[in-house]
Amino acid sequence: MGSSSLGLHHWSVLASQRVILPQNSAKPLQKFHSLSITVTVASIATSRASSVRCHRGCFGFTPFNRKLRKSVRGCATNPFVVANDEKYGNKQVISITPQVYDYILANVREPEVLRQLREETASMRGGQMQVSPDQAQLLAMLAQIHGAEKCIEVGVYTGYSSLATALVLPESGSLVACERDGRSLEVAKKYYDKANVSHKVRVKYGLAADALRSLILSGEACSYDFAFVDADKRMYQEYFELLLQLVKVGGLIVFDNVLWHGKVADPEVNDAKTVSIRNFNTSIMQDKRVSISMVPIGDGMTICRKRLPHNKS
Ligand SMILES: C[S@@+](CC[C@H](N)C(=O)[O-])C[C@H]1O[C@@H](n2cnc3c(N)ncnc32)[C@H](O)[C@@H]1O
Repeated sequence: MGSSSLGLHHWSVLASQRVILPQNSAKPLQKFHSLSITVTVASIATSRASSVRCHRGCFGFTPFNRKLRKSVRGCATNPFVVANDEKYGNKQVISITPQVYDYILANVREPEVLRQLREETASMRGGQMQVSPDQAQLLAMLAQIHGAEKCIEVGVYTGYSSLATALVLPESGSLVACERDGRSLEVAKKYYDKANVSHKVRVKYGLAADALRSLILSGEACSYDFAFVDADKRMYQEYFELLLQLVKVGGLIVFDNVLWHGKVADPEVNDAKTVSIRNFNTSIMQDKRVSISMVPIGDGMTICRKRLPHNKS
C-alpha cells in the first residue's frame, strides 16, 4: 500500500499546538496515525511532565531544528514508552512512529474496492476524516467475531468504514448508514454499488440523532448487534444513550477519536471538543451498563459491550 498517499512521510512538529502535522497540511490529522509519538514529542518539546516516558534515542531537542528530526528518526529503531507510574513496572508499550505505522499498513489486508475508495477520498476535501485501513480492518473483524447481522454507522462520510463493515456482513445482514452530507453520501453509494453491498445498506440522510430516534420509535430497540460512531464529537454521550437502546445485550458500540490527537490527556487543553471527548471518556469509564476497552489505534477507539441489566455480565 502506498503510504505516501496517506501522508505518512515528512512529519514536522508544531510545538505551539502540540500536534504533529504532515508537511503541506494546514490542519491536524483527524485520523491520526501516530499518537504515542505525538505525546512523546509534545512533552519533550514543552519540557513538561507527561504521562509517558520515551526511552533511548529521542531526547534533548527543541522543535524545528535538525537535531529534532534526527532524534525522532533515531527513535524509530526503539520506539516504546513506559508509564510514569512505577506501579505499572517497566512494562514497555509501542510508540507508533511513521516507520512502524508504515509497517502496520503494509500488513493490512485491504480489499481492492476499499483501496479505490480510500484513494478517491484522499484527494477530496476532508479526506483525512476517513478511518485508517488498520482501523477499518479491526471494525470488520469485530463485526465478524460478533457474528453481526444488524449494524449502524453514525458518520459515514464517503463510506470507507461502513463499506468495510458491509463487506463482511452476511447476505441477510444490514447496515444503517447515517450521514448529513449529501455529497459525500453520493461517493459512498457509488462504492456500495461497486462492491455489490447496496442491498445491505440503509442510507439515512440527515441528522444522525434523528435517525437513531426514529429507529427506536419504529420498534427496533434491542435489535442491533454492532454500531460505530464517528460523527460530531460533542454528541457522543447522546449517541451512546440512543445506541444503548438500539443494541442487544452483548452488542458492541465503538467510538472513534477518543484520544483526540492526545489532547484529552493534556489538562491544559480545554477547547470544547477536547473537553467533550474527555468528559465522554470519563463517563464511559464509570458507566456500569457497558464493559469497555480503549484501544490506541488510529486516533483511539473505545469498544463498548452492552451488559445485562444490573451488571450481570
Ligand atoms: C469523521 S467523518 C466519518 C468518516 C467515516 N467513518 C469514514 O471512515 O470514512 C464524520 C462524518 O460525520 C458526519 N456528521 C457530522 N455530524 C453529523 C450529524 N449530526 N449527523 C449525521 N452526520 C454527521 C460528517 O458530515 C462527516 O461526513
